[in-house]
Amino acid sequence: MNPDRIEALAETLADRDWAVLEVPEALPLLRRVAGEAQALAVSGRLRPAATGRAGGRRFAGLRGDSTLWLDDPACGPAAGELLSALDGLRPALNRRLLLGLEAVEAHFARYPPGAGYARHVDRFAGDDTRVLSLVLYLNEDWPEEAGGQLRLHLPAGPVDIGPRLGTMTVFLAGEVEHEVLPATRPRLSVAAWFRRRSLRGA
Ligand SMILES: O=C(O)CCC(=O)C(=O)O
Ligand SMILES: [Fe+2]
Repeated sequence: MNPDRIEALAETLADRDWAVLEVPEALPLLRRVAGEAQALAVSGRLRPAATGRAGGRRFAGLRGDSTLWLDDPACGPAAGELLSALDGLRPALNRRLLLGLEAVEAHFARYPPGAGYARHVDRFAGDDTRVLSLVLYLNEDWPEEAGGQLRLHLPAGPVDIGPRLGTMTVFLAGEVEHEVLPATRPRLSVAAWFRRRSLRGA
């Protein structure tokens, strides 16, 4: 992402809890990442996602995606490059927004047709370390009627974001309720979370 873009992102987040931007400069990397994601999906490396961490509990029906962390050894070089690029955003975000972000984690997600993710926030009970959520979409040529929008539930009303390659959405993990609407075709993305050290003193 170029420096102007990072600056624009920080400026938007200084004003409000969410931002949507186009990142055309990242398209070559994102296309390689999309290729790797597709290969991982075909070879069955993505696993049905669980929500929450406590006790490994699963909430069947809340979400229908399958995921794989980008630092998994099965991932390719583009995944590693993307993870480094995301980590490279931390200093600028910390400088501009004083967020104290110490790490980033990211996973591939694939929603099969008909699957979504019910309304939620990205900070789980017992885990206060997720500060910023960032989603990058990996779907080339995504028509609006295919569905699959990310719906942000904002005080002023809902905002829908199509999961198109080159679109990036960032929001405050603990504040912004959101959901993934079902799509008529497979929907690929990378979801990332910038974390700070737990304030619970664990
Ligand atoms: O893919 C998206 O648009 C959002 C995914 C999401 O909300 C999550 O993984 O927590
Ligand atoms: Fe989420």
